[in-house]
Amino acid sequence: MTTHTEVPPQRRGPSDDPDSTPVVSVRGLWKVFGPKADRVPHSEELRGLTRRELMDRTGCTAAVRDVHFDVAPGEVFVVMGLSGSGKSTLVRCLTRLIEPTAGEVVFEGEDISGADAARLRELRRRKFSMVFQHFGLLPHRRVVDNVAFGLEIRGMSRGDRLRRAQEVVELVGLAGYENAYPDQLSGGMQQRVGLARALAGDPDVLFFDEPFSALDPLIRRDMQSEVVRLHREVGKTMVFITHDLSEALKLGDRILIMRDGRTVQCGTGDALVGAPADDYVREFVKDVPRGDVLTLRWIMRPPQDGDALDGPELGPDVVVREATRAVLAADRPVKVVQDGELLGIVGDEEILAVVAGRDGDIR
Ligand SMILES: Nc1ncnc2c1ncn2[C@@H]1O[C@H](COP(=O)(O)OP(=O)(O)OP(=O)(O)O)[C@@H](O)[C@H]1O
Repeated sequence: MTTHTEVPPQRRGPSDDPDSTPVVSVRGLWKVFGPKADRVPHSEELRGLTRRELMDRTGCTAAVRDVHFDVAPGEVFVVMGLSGSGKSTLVRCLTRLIEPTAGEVVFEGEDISGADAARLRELRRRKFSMVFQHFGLLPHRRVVDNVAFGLEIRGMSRGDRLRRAQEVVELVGLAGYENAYPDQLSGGMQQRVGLARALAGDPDVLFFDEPFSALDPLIRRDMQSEVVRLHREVGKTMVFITHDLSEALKLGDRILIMRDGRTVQCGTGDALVGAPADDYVREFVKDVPRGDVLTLRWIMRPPQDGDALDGPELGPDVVVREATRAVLAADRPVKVVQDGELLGIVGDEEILAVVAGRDGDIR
């Protein structure tokens, strides 16, 4: 008899359609600050220097070095790195708030590297939204007018923009505060206004640059949950910058780890934890509770002769912590099944190895 164990609800993930056009596509992106910055990306010799060597030789800092990635529609893509690794510069290059030194940024199929000022203004008004650490609210305007501000700039009528602002104020949990002024709100609530303002114009992609860094830890956790909830509800594509690994793991469908301007690894949270690309990433993820992040996909094994194959079924994306009870309670191995196909099995051994921290790098 096959027992179906209920699979916990999954986050709304990126589009599964491999043919869908990425919302943002970055190719060979460089940003070099300093004299004659242009020559750095085009010189084999200079490209290979360390940050220190480059500074000594040329007086330049390469903040972003040859970065490539695609962000799929509906994906939450996190860029993570320590201070100075180049995250802010990278995200500012995506909207050309900072001019890249070399490489391509393609937005919904359009290479925006060559977009003129009018086109950029249009994109920033209608397609992109940014949420920064400093909320940048207008102190003499009420919450609802702050939220409606971008719509006003677009020329939307007063009635329409207040209606839309009211909708998003409610969406971010600020109903009742429409008429408050920013200084009457806590930091967390002000950041909710920032979120509402970013969502009001129904952008195609939201860019977050360390939006919660200045908030107290508890409020910060609340706001992270809020982003997860909003993403579930509105399914927007998001690019999120953070230096906090737990925030990255909580929010990101995929995470790009930066160090000294370069990509060290780009993958799902469970891939970073299960198969760190190098010692740097390994060190980063070593304190992550593995059972909270690793999925059954990472710990399953192929069935062998003699394994009973009539145990309960779970999906490959269920995290170990959520599967533990079902696996330990079953008297047969749990089958990891996707679309009717048996991918592998998981028994007490595999679960206990993770719980006891004996699993090491998995691949
Ligand atoms: N305008 C600038 N001129 C010269 N160097 C710069 C400039 N902006 C950034 N840098 C340098 O580029 C590197 C990357 O900076 P960036 O602010 O992008 O890093 P970050 O990862 O966002 O760090 P933080 O979290 O501290 O903001 C740093 O070495 C920084 O000193």
